[in-house]
Amino acid sequence: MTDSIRVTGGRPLTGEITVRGAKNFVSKAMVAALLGSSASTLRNVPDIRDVNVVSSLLRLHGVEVDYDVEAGVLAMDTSSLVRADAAQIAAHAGSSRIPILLCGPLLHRLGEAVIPDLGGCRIGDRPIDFHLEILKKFGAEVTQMEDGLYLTAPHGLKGIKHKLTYPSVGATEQLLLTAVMAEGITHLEGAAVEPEIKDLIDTLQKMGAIISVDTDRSITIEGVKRLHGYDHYALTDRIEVGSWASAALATKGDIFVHGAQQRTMGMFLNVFRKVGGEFEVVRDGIRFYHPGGDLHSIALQTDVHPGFMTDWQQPLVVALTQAKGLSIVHETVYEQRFGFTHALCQMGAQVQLFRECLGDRACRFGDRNFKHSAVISGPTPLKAADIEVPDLRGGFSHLIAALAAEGTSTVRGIGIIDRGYENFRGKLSALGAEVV
Ligand SMILES: CC(=O)N[C@H]1[C@@H](OP(=O)(O)OP(=O)(O)OC[C@H]2O[C@@H](n3ccc(=O)[nH]c3=O)[C@H](O)[C@@H]2O)O[C@H](CO)[C@@H](O)[C@@H]1O
Ligand SMILES: C=C(OP(=O)(O)O)C(=O)O
Repeated sequence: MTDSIRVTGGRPLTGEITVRGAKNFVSKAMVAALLGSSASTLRNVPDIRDVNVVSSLLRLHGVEVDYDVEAGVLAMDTSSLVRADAAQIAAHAGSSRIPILLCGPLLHRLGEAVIPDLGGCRIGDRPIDFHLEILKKFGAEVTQMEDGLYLTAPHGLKGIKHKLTYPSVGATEQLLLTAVMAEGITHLEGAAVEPEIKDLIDTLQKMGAIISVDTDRSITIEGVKRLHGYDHYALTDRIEVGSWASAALATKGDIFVHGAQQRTMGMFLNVFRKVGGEFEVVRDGIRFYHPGGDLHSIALQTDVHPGFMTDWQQPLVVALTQAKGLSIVHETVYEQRFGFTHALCQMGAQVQLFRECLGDRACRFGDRNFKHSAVISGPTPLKAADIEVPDLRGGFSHLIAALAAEGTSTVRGIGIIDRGYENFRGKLSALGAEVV
């Protein structure tokens, strides 16, 4: 399949699509399956590259993985795990961020873990210091290899008390996946509480784990000796839903998203409404549409859950180029998530980036010289351009901009988008987009 797409824009996206399970949950649930001594079944699994990458890593450890793409059912049999070949693991370097989460489960089941260098979107430095600190506290010994990490736990893994200085999603998951089978009790303060983490906790509980979540970002886990497999239906990908909603707004369209779940999208829906978009929630999904008239500028700050998620930011910014007045977006989760706006400016948008925190509160990046605030002046007509996808959400944003622009754009490097958007080409066609 070619790595570029030609998009003739200027027509509204209208119609119905279905969004399946969340990239940021499904991949973690697949890692959790490793902890079970019997088979697991995960449902509502989307056909995205991150699922393929994790399937391949599981297979290298002897897991039998069977994916029925159409039904969205992934069966994982973990009854005969084996130590993986380090060279084969290293071949997965740079493919995803998920491998770091294999540490705890592999240490519990095999006594060692070989982890390739991580991938994921380059939207900031993305260190793994929190992960390593947690693993070492549990008793892991970590060796930095030329092309990844090697971990052992010569004295076993024992429960810890830990406080996160920032509610990192991955570090919270790292702690959960390690603590459930560690000896004794683990207590975490400052945990991330994203809906995908809640679904991971539900999955682990089905497997036999004992986990209590308090209202103050604290989580207590009582380690157990053995976990079994699970059968779980994944929550919908709220990032993909928000991306299509932003596409509806930017193209003056009307999109019904089957599978969209209001309970995971509260802050997005508030912002969507303030910008001037309308939505209707029904049992099977949410209809997002542009009601006509002007869109309104807003001031917005990305944040950890229950705030406005950073992964919603990039697609929404494209819609904000069509809003009347000055919008301010302060990105507080990643220090370098506005690179994608260069292409928007090339297409006629007016976006200025600032090093200062332009929100109503300062964030970790305020004194660190990163352009992490944006002022978007609109509405500006967009014109077609030849653009290169920078990262997953930035790439989808480029597609939205091309769909909203007059003329035919070439969007290159779209393979990145397959990492998190199932069959986006088919969905675009179903919504009446002119893409080849
Ligand atoms: C696969 C997956 O689920 N990816 C999601 C996950 O990424 P991920 O789990 O990588 O994101 P984190 O929540 O860990 O990162 C948030 C912030 O914490 C910092 N940090 C994180 C770990 C660490 O050891 N040290 C450290 O400083 C990061 O640089 C970043 O500034 O949550 C992000 C925030 O909702 C989402 O944008 C990603 O889509
Ligand atoms: C940043 C993202 O993902 P990852 O953590 O997999 O790079 C994302 O999904 O927007």
